[in-house]
Amino acid sequence: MGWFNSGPGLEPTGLTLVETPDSLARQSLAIARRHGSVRFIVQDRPETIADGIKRLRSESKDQITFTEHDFFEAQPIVVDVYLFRWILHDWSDTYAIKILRALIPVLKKNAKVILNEFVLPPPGVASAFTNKILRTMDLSMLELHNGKEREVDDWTKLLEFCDARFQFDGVIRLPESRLGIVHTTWTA
Ligand SMILES: C[S@@+](CC[C@H](N)C(=O)[O-])C[C@H]1O[C@@H](n2cnc3c(N)ncnc32)[C@H](O)[C@@H]1O
Repeated sequence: MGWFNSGPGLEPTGLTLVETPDSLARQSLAIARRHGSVRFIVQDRPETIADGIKRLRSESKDQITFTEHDFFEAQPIVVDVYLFRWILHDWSDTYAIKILRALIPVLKKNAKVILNEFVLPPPGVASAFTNKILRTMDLSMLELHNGKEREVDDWTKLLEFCDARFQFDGVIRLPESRLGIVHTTWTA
């Protein structure tokens, strides 16, 4: 796991860390352990999926499956909730919008789209320490990917521009987590 995605406040919040060396499916594993009835399909690029399949322990195989999918292509799977953790900050608005729009053909009314990402506080609100971490990440995303971290307003505008049928339900941040949870409902 790299310095980007490890450290205090970046664990699956409130849950015991699962000892997968890679962060792929860590969130799914953590939620799966709490909620036995939830089923997960983890999508990623072929090499990451191959690695995930290799690492997944047998006791989790009923709840979690892996499948290759390019998120710029039309989403083929209909589910109740789509969770993007730390995906859109790698991408500029143009590409983030393409990723979200690729879901639209399969979204059922009231489907949830959850974005687990940094949510930049307005300048001067967070502590100097937190601000430094968040702004450094923002600059790093710009340098590395032409991506960016977003403020609440950026998230609402992105969703609005993407498609008016995405209803912005708000952002929460659990006290132990550095990441925010942007809640969205597909209203059509
Ligand atoms: C910043 S990592 C986030 C990984 C994980 N969700 C987490 O929270 O740690 C971005 C992920 O996007 C995947 N990815 C990049 N381009 C992709 C594409 N076109 N289709 C599907 N996944 C892609 C990468 O392989 C990587 O696993």
